[in-house]
Amino acid sequence: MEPPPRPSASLFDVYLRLRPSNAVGAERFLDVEQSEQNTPTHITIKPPSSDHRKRAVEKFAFTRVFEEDAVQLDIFKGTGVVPLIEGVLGAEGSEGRDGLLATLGVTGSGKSHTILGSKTQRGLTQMALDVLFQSTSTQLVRPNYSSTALPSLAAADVSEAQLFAASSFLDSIYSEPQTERGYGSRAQTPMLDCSSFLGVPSTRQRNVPRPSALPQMPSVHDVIVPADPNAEYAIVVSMYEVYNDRIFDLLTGNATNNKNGQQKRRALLFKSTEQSTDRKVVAGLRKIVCGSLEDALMVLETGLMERRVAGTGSNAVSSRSHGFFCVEVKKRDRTRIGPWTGSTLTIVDLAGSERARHAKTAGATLAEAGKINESLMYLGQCMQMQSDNQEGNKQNIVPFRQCKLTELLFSNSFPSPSTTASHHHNHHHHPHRNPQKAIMIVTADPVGDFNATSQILRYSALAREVTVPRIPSVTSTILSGTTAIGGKSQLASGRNSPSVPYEELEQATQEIARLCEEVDVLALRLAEETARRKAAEASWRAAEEHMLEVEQNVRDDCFAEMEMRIEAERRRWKGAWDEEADRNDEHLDRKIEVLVQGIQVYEDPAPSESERVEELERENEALKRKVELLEREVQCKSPVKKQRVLKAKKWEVDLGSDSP
Ligand SMILES: Nc1ncnc2c1ncn2[C@@H]1O[C@H](COP(=O)(O)OP(=O)(O)OP(=O)(O)O)[C@@H](O)[C@H]1O
Repeated sequence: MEPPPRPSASLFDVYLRLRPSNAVGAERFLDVEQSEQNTPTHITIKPPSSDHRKRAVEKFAFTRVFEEDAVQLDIFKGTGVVPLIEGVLGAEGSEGRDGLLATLGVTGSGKSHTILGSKTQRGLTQMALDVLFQSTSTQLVRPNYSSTALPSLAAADVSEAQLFAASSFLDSIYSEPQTERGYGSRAQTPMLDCSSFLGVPSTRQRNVPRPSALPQMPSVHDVIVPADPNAEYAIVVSMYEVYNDRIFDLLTGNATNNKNGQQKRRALLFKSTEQSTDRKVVAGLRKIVCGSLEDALMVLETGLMERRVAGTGSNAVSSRSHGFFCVEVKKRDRTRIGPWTGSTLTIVDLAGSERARHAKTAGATLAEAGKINESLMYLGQCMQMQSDNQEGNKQNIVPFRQCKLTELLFSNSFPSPSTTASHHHNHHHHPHRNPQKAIMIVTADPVGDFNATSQILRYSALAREVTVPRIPSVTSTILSGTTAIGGKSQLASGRNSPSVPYEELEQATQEIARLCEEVDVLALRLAEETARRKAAEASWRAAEEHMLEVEQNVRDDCFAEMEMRIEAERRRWKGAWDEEADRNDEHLDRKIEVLVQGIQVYEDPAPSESERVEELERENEALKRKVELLEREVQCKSPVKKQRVLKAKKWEVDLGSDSP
C-alpha cells in the first residue's frame, strides 16, 4: 500500500526515548503524563531541587514517549520505521520515496545505542537493513566481479559516485597490501573504477568485521514489508560524516589501509550535478552495491570504524561528527528491464550536544545554547520553525542554509523556485520525489544533565508550554522552622499565634515569591523570544540570500535572453540589409542594362543622289511660290483690299502648299 502523502508543512514525527540511568539515587527531573493512544504524549521537566532559582516547570509534547523500559524492538516497531521502509521500497508500479530517520540528544543519552545498537543488541539501522533485504531477497541484484548490473547502476547514478560491488570493496579494504593495487587509483568514471577490481583475489585478513560476531537480536523476521512483485531491486550503501561543517566520505578505506594514521581527507560537495539539476546530492561518494545483509553490515562496520578513527580524538567514546548512513533502494521493471529509479533511506546519528558542565546557575538561557554544537542549534531552529508551521501559523521560511547539516537534512524538502522550475523541465521528475515524513528520535537521560537536556527538548518538541511552579510558602517554611525550634523563638517573640508583622511578612514573602516566579517566567520567555528573533533573523537572512540568488538568476536569464534577442535581431537586420543591398544592386544593374539599351543612337540611312535632287527641286519650287506671293503683297495698297488680297493669298498659299 502506498503511504499517505506528507502534509505540506510537517516534516518530522518526533519521538522521545528515555534511557535507563546508571546514576544511583540521582533525582529525576522528567515526568511522563499518561496519554490516549495516537495522541501526542506530554512530559514535564522541573529543575532539580539543587537549583535554587525555582524556575518554571516546562511541558513538552512529543509524538510518543518511550520510557526507560522500552527495548530496541519497541522503538523499531513503535516509531514508524516499518512504514518508512515501505515508502522507500515503493508501491507496485510506482517509485519509492525518500525517508529520513535521525537521532538527537545530549552526549551519552543513547543516540548511538538506539540507531546503531550495542555489542549485544542491534540498532534500528541493522533492523531496517534486515527488513529491506528480507523483503527484496528474491528480487535482488547480487553483483559480483563480472556483474552486468553494475554498469547500468553506475550509469543511472546522478551523483558522480564510484560504484563497487561489495565483494570488491571489502577485498580492497581488508586484503593484504600487495593485493591493493587497483584500489589506490582513482579512476575517472565509476565503471572504470569498478573494473579496476577485476581479478583481485579474495584474501581478506586484516581487522575483518565478521557478520556472525555482530549481534543477531532482536530478530525482525516477523516484520513483512511487501515489495513490488514486478521489480528488480538493488541496494546501494554509502556513508559520510559531517565534521566541522564539511562532508567526508566514510568508505575511503583510510582507517584500515593507512597504518600511519590519517591520510588527508578530501571534503565532498553537496551540490546539483549535471545529471541532477533538480536536487542537490553529495557528489563523488563511494557507493557499495550490497547483495546481502552480511555485505551491508560489513560495509556499515567499515564506515563506523573509519568514523571512529577519523574523529577528533578529543573524546574516544562520544560521536563528534554527524554520521550519515544512506541506503539507496534502486528499482527497475524486471520484465521490460526499464531504467533504474531510486529512493534513499537516510539514517543519521547526530553528534551529541555538549554537556553543559558549567551551566549550573544560568538555567535555560541562550548562554546554554552557545555550549552546544552550533549546527545542532541551527537544526533546532529549523525544527522549531517547521513545528510552528505545523501548528498552523503562517508559513515561515525554514532557515536551512545556515550550515551543512541543516542543508543536507532540509534542502531537498524545500526545493528552491529555480530548482522547482527545472523540475518541470526534467523528464525524470516524478511527484514521488518529495520525501516522506521523517522520524526524529530524541534521546534523553531523565536523571542526567538538566540544562543540556531541557535545551534539546525545547528545540525538538512538537509543542511546548511554560507553567508557573508551585513554590512552597516562605512563611510556612519559616513557621515550620519555628515549630521545629520549639519554644525558643516563641519565647523570643513572646507570641503564640501569628501577629500583624507575621501577616505582613507572609504577604511580603508571597509577593517576593510571586515576583521571583514572574522573573523566571519572563527570563525564560525572553530567552525564547530571543531565540525566536535569532531564528527569524536567520530565516530573514536566508530569505534575503535566496532572493539575491533568485534576482541574480533572473538577471542572468534576462541578460542571456536579451543578448540572444539582440544577436537574433542583429542577424535578422544584417540579413535584411544584405538582401536590400542585393536587391538594390540588382535593380541598379537592371537600370544600367535598360539605359545601355536605350542609349543606342538611331542613324537615318543616307539619301540617294536623285532623292536629294528631287528634294532640292521641291524646296526650290516652294521658295519660288513664296517670292510670288510676297510680290503680290507688295502690290496691294488698301488695307481692306490688302486684307482681302491677304486672305486670297493665304487661300492661294494653302492651295499651293497642298499642290505637289
Ligand atoms: N536504552 C539504553 N539501554 C541500555 N543502555 C543504554 C541505553 N541508552 C544508552 N545506553 C548506554 O549508554 C552509553 C552511552 O550511550 P550512547 O553511546 O548511545 O550515547 P550517545 O548519545 O550516542 O553519545 P554520543 O553523543 O557521545 O555518541 C552506551 O554504553 C550505551 O550502551
